[in-house]
Order: sequence, then structure tokens, then C-alpha cells
Amino acid sequence: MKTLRIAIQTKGRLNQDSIQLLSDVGIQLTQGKRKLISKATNFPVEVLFLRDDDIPKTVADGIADVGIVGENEVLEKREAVNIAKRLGFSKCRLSLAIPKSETYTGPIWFKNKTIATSYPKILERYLDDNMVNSSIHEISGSVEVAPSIGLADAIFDIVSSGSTLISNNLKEVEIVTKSEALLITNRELSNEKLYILQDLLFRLDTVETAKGKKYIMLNAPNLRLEEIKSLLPGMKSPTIIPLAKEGWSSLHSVIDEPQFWGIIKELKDLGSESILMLPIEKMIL
Ligand SMILES: Nc1ncnc2c1ncn2[C@@H]1O[C@H](COP(=O)(O)OP(=O)(O)OP(=O)(O)O)[C@@H](O)[C@H]1O
Ligand SMILES: O=P(O)(O)OC[C@H]1O[C@H](OP(=O)(O)OP(=O)(O)O)[C@H](O)[C@@H]1O
Ligand SMILES: [Mg+2]
Repeated sequence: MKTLRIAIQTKGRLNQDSIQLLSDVGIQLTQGKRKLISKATNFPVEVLFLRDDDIPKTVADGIADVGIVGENEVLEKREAVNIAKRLGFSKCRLSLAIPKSETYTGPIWFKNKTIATSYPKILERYLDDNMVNSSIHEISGSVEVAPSIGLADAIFDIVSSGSTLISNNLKEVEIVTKSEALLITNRELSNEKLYILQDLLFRLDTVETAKGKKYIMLNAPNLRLEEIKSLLPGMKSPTIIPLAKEGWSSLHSVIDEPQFWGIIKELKDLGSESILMLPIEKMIL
């Protein structure tokens, strides 16, 4: 049986969420923290642990079939890979930032300035698009300290909460692109591997569909059932089961959690009792 090889980050910001994602779709990995490859015990996949910078090329070259990596790395490396799914975690942006004391005048501010970054290609494209001539100083980490130690006038790096910028006396002046974790794939997967990939994507969809949805159960007086039903339409329609107590029914339905908080008072006012809200792990429409 063929296996699909998935490259994920060894350690760092994407590691835990990537492992959690595989676990959510029922893939159990053989343990062994120091191992570079881990086989799944119950699904035809194996996981290859890499530095995130190496994931796009490893997938493009077919050493791995699939990878979980930040969009920022995919945009920077410009390797020929397909994006199979946007995964919605590790959301951040790639921004230009300048010292807080400077007055920002638009992209022209960067003319003849030096910008420190770990993402020279993305930055170069932005500067070209804006017809600004700047000097790019490539460094692999601690980018935000560059202006204060005289290495650069500005920086181009990942921003999320913005606290790293604040603590380095910088201000964000341009958001160049946004990023989130992506599931990328090799462009020439065999039919057998594509089949496993389809199964993986199907499983990911079941988790995604269930996200934010809750299973709701309550006891309702039959006299108010129609009104309560209209508040809880569910996927197709709610399930209604008569209770042993005459004149009462149990109603089960599915609801978006924020919507639940909006109707809870009405449900109570209509006489609903013993309202339970339960998590839903997977959902297939
Ligand atoms: N503050 C943040 N908030 C959200 N996502 C982030 C943040 N910082 C980084 N990321 C995302 O997580 C990815 C991995 O970040 P991390 O800091 O672990 O990378 P790294 O230090 O380059 O790791 P490696 O050792 O694997 O090369 C980034 O490429 C980006 O997509
Ligand atoms: O806007 P913020 O929420 O402060 O996040 C931005 C910071 O997060 C990342 O670094 P990380 O914390 O992963 O450390 P690193 O320097 O080891 O990559 C990134 O390189 C920024 O420095
Ligand atoms: Mg890296």
C-alpha cells in the first residue's frame, strides 16, 4: 500500500497545530520525538519533520507529497506547488514597519532606505510594484532589532499582535500580504496518492464543517413546540421525541454557538427546560 508523505514543521509555531490537525482527522502517529519520520498506525500516511523554510521545496521536489506550511514561506520560496486547502491557523501578516518617531509619507518613505527582512523576494516584488528603490538587508531572525542597532532603517516581517513591534519602538505602516497555514501538494501525485489525499481532505472538511456548531437538546412543552421548533431549524429539521411525561417532548437540533446565545432567553420564555449544549467533533452534510 502506498503512503502519502506529509511534511510538517519539527518545532515552532506550526508544529502543535499541524499535529493537532492530523489527530483531529483520526491520524495517530507512532511516537518518537527525535525521529525525523513518523508513520501513522491507522492511515496510509507518514510524517516528515522539517524546518518550515524547507517544506515548499521538499514538496515541489516530491520528497514529500504534501506539506503544512505558512503562506509566507510559500510566497517567498516561489516553488511550484499546489494549494489544496487553507487551514485557518497561524494567521499573521507581513508588514513594513519603521521607527515610531518617523513621519510616514507612503511607500516613497522607503526610497533609498535599507530594509531588514527574512522575506527578500516578497519585499522586492512589493517595492517593484510601488516603483521604490530601496536596499534589502536579508537576515534570518531578530529582524525587529535591526533599526535600533543601526543595521537598517526599517523592517519587513511577520506581525500578529504587534507587541514585538511595540517593544522595539517600531510602527506598522504597510500590510504587504496576509498569511495563514496552507496544505500544499506536489503537482504530480500518482493516482494512489491522490486517492489518499482526497480522503484526507474529506476528513478535514468534516472537522471544518463541525467547527462552531453545537448539538442542542432540550425538553419542551408540546403546546409551545411549533414556536420552539422555528427557533431551532437544525440541519434539515429538529428531531422530536415524546417524553414519558405527558404533554412534553425532547427536541434535538444543531446550532451555531453565537446564535445559541441570541435565542436562549426566548427558549426559556417559551417554557424550554433542561437545555443542554454539546460539542460536535465531525459533521458530514
Ligand atoms: N506571531 C505569529 N503569529 C501567527 N503566526 C505566526 C507568527 N509568527 C510566525 N507565524 C507563522 O508560523 C510560521 C512558523 O513560525 P516560526 O517562528 O516557528 O518559524 P521559524 O523560526 O522560521 O521556524 P523553523 O525553525 O522551522 O525555521 C511562520 O512562517 C508564519 O507562517
Ligand atoms: O506581532 P507579534 O504577536 O509580536 O508576533 C510577531 C513575531 O512573531 C514571530 O516571531 P516568534 O515569536 O515566532 O519568534 P522567532 O523570532 O523565534 O521567530 C515573528 O517573527 C515576529 O517577530
Ligand atoms: Mg523557518
